[in-house]
Amino acid sequence: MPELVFFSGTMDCGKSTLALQIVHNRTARGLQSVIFTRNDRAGAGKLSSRLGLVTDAVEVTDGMDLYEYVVGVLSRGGRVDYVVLDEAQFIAPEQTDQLARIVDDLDLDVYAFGITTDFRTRLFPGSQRLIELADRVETLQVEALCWCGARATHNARTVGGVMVVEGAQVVIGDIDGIPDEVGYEVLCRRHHRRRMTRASAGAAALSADVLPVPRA
Ligand SMILES: Nc1ncnc2c1ncn2[C@@H]1O[C@H](COP(=O)(O)OP(=O)(O)O)[C@@H](O)[C@H]1O
Ligand SMILES: Cc1cn([C@H]2C[C@H](O)[C@@H](COP(=O)(O)O)O2)c(=O)[nH]c1=O
Repeated sequence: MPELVFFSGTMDCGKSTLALQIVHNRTARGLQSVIFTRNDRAGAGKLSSRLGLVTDAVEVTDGMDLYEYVVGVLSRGGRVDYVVLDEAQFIAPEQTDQLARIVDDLDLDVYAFGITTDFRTRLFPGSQRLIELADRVETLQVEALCWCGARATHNARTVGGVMVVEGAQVVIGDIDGIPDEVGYEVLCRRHHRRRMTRASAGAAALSADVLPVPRA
């Protein structure tokens, strides 16, 4: 049975790499795909991984009907064996419904890759709809780690190295970003709640009064 699968994880856990590996393995067996993406850091119409691999993709735009797009390819005589979507958090909920329709009405597997929550720990609308509709939600095996060594479960946004909890939901950026600009860091929940990034934890360790030690 064809499936809608949502591969999710924090930033930098290898989602795009896995997407490219799935495409590579299936291409080697003669299978053809439609690859969608939206707002990849490498630019419009690209699916890129931090390991340096990149492939061309169809950029999803506002209002685009993903089901109609695939039907269009097929009706022009094109072949589509499965569908891949990266940066799935950025598509609209109704576009997620269109992915489910691709599975159910066109009998194609759809593999979607994305982060579930934003820098405020709130679900992206597209990811929420994927969790609601997917046949399977898979958490990636390669865990990104917080600076403390615990499994990273949340994405923090930094501006000038300082963690922020207000701002637009969508700001394209990378981990280990340029100082003074918007960047991201993956953290465990404990340190996300305490707003402790690697930089601020280092500063706290240097402070004389980190713990409220009672005076004798
Ligand atoms: N220099 C490197 N050597 C080995 N692995 C790397 C290197 N740089 C990045 N990676 C791997 O790539 C992962 C990020 O891959 P990517 O597909 O870009 O992540 P995502 O799409 O989840 O943000 C890292 O978690 C790490 O496992
Ligand atoms: C947490 C968070 C992330 N983003 C952006 C930043 C990146 O451009 C992508 C995630 O890409 P990755 O391949 O998973 O590393 O999402 C955002 O816009 N808003 C956020 O809150």
